[in-house]
Amino acid sequence: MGTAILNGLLNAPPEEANKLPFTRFIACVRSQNSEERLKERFSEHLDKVEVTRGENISAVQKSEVIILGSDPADIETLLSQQGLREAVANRLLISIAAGWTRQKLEQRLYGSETTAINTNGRAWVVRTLPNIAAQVSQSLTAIEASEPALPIEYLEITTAIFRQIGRPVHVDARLMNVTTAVGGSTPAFFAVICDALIDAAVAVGMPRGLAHTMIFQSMQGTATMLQGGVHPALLRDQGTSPEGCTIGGLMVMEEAGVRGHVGRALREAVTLARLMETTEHVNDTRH
Ligand SMILES: NC(=O)C1=CN([C@@H]2O[C@H](COP(=O)(O)OP(=O)(O)OC[C@H]3O[C@@H](n4cnc5c(N)ncnc54)[C@H](OP(=O)(O)O)[C@@H]3O)[C@@H](O)[C@H]2O)C=CC1
Repeated sequence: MGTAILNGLLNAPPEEANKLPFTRFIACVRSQNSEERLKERFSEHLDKVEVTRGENISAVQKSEVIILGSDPADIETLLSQQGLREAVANRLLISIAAGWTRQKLEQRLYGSETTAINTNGRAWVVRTLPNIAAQVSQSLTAIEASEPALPIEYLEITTAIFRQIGRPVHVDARLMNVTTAVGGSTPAFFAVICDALIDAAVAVGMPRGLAHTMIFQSMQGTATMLQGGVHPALLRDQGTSPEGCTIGGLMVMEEAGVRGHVGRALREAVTLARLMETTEHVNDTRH
């Protein structure tokens, strides 16, 4: 995810430049392997990009904006590093870590949440949730709106960063768990639906490569129409003719309760995202 964000920032169009006042980037990693991989990946930008290992504190000291992008399981150790709390003071700390609320991040750093009167000497922490499509600059990224609100210039910088890898949206803190599933889980859901359609196409004689081309283009075209404002029900109605094959297929979907089951899958993902705040092993069978 860090690589996708850095790549987006390095390739930002000139009209975004004034909203992204960065001249240098430091990519912090833990392993030699990642250090070598990133140096190779960004070899054309080494005048702007420094890749460091074991130097988190000095990297933060040299930075004005920090993106916290390690695995959620590593965040606790990372934030506990000696000197980090002091280094991030009065800086913008953007977290992309799933499952880490702003409150939890601040509790880990300072032992308490920020209130409107005690921001001085602390970092401005903002929680964000990109999704996997960041890899192709098509992320849906939720930027949490919580209290106390970020200073406007920090909100603009955060929004501009995520605009480089897709579409940022501002989401109330109470909807972040819902967003984890609605924005974060849905690419996997769409992938399963595509996979099923491809297998079915192969079963009735379509070569697999051609089935890929057709299903992916069909999905992309559908998304473009829906994003253009066509209501899903209207698109469906326009694609069906009396006694036709599409309405026949849709009848099978209704018989199988596809809508109800897809909806339930999304609601289950939201339930689990909510449970994760307090419970381990959320996918164990519940009674
Ligand atoms: N992948 C996704 O689709 C999404 C990811 N996210 C969130 O983004 C974050 C990153 O995910 P992802 O990019 O997939 O994970 P990766 O494991 O690919 O990247 C994590 C990076 O953090 C580095 N790192 C870990 N600990 C340290 C440390 N102590 N000091 C310096 N660097 C460290 C790792 O370095 P090294 O490689 O050397 O170990 C690695 O480069 C997670 O919190 C995840 O929840 C959110 C939404 C979607």
